[in-house]
Amino acid sequence: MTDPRIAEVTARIVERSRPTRTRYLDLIERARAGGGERNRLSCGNLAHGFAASGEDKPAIRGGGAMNIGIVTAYNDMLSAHQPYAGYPDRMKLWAREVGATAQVAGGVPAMCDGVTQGQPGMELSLFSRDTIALSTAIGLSHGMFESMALLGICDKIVPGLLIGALRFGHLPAILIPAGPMPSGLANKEKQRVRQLYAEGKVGRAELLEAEAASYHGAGTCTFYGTANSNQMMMEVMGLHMPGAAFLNPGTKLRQEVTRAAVHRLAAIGGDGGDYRPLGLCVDEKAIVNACVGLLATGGSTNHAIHIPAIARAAGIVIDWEDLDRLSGAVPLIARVYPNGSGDVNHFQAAGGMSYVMATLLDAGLLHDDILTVAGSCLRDHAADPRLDEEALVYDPAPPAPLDETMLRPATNPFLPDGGMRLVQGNLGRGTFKTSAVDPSRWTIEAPARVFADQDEVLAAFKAGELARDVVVVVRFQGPRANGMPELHKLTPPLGVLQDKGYRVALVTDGRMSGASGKVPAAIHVSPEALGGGPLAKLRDGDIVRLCGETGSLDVLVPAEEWATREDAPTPPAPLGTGRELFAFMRHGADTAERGGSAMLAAMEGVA
Ligand SMILES: O=C(O)[C@H](O)[C@@H](O)[C@H](O)[C@H](O)COP(=O)(O)O
Ligand code: SF4
Repeated sequence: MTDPRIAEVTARIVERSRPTRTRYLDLIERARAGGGERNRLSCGNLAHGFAASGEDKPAIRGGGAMNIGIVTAYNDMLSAHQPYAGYPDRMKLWAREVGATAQVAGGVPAMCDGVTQGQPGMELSLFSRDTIALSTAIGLSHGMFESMALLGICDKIVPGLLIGALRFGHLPAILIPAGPMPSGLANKEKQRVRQLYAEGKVGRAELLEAEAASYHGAGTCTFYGTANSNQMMMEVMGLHMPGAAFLNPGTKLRQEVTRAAVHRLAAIGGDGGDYRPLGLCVDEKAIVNACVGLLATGGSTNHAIHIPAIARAAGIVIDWEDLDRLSGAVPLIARVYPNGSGDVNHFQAAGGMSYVMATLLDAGLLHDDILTVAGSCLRDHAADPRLDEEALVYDPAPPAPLDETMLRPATNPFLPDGGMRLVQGNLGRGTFKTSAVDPSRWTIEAPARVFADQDEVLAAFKAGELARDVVVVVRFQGPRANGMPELHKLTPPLGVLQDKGYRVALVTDGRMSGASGKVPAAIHVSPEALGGGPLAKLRDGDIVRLCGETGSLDVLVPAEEWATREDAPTPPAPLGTGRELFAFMRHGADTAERGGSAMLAAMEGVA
């Protein structure tokens, strides 16, 4: 039985989305008609498509076999995506095992936010999501496929792949992850060394040693950031083979789960006996499940931006009010770094996603009746894969968490409500990830110190100018200003100030990393400063009040004075590191609450 509060939000979304969802379902029905796109290709089109397909050529040419389109985000920059290097060749073998074929439809770019964190490249990060969606569409536009294998894990890549693939929602799809790297230096120890470095107490050599011990091999970084939040979301949306999220790369079990995904794609493909188009899998209930999973596990704040964008690609409209109402109904049941000490490997060992899904389903907090890629309902996905000799078998979810410091039942949570709050007031609307902040720090009222750039904050910190109770405001960081970068480099210095006993908070129209935590922050503040959002009127010394309890974000300046305030001058447009190429995306971007996307904004009214 679905919790009435969950059902109420779902009904609200269904009602609001009716016109756009209807148009979307018509689109995928039309694309499905006529037996799919490959039938519409000319002989010349087809010949180009199978010319280099080697031993698969007869099957592809004959048209009798399901052809799986692989969209891969492989590159060596992301430790999480490096394992994909050999996937396509193995997937072709596994497709043949079930009388199907597979071809790489196309590659998509993938940015490692860890490599670009604090660098100019981070200003391309949010827009790389839409670039990935566009690249996914380019690969799939060849029309040679009856299903889609989407290879991507990290921050903007899963959202981008899904947005692009949803525009081909008449095709079934399975997200195929590669898994987290084994645990290295504990994330809290990594953070401790960073703070020592920020205070000048250790040098670069010690810092690099700690970083290299933390990020030490192939696989996803082990903190619960946006990448691992993606994995959680794909599980609660039923878009993975069950339990695929957190199996380490390079293991026989990982291989067999991937092999099963390829076999499954042949079964649920356009010509299979069990047709499950992506556009029907991603419905309002699946989107609500993604929100619930995010809140229950204390996932990345970036999904307050990506889930609305993914939803829009399927004709579904959600807003931060929906997320806030769900947050009031969904307990926090997982504490994974930065919301706790353990990492995703420890989380997996404590019961992982099978336990999370089982306890949330038991509490009526997840919709069980969704179309998933592998089961008859979501509960069929609350299971753990295991090898029985060579065979892949599934065990039921554990009846209780195996480590209650990391994982709790929904009936005895860490916090009664979810880890993410909507904060709003005369400074706009923003996101506050309370799950990563000690409750004693959920309310702060202090003088503002206003910056237009995170490096200025670091310089002021080094000069000792922030050693007091302070609300650090970093503005002109919104999508239209500079692409809405993550300002995660501010976590160590603000953490140092907080550890010294000062009351500290960050307010920004920018983003933070999913790995950010500890310091109270109101992020994604909309409307952004560029173009006249209230942040543009703030001055040093203004008293700013942020409260996670009441969900408020205000400046305490008399209304009559506030009315006389001029906007601060707009910083120069970004230039260099290719940022000028993305000016069109900045100019057309809509609000963070709607996904921060010029691409989706331009679809408005058309799709
Ligand atoms: O949203 C996220 O999860 C982050 O973007 C993450 O992908 C990014 O790589 C962090 O910056 C890594 O953390 P460190 O920068 O602390 O290594
Ligand atoms: S989790 Fe972040 S830092 Fe790690 S590989 Fe993915 S994008 Fe890069």
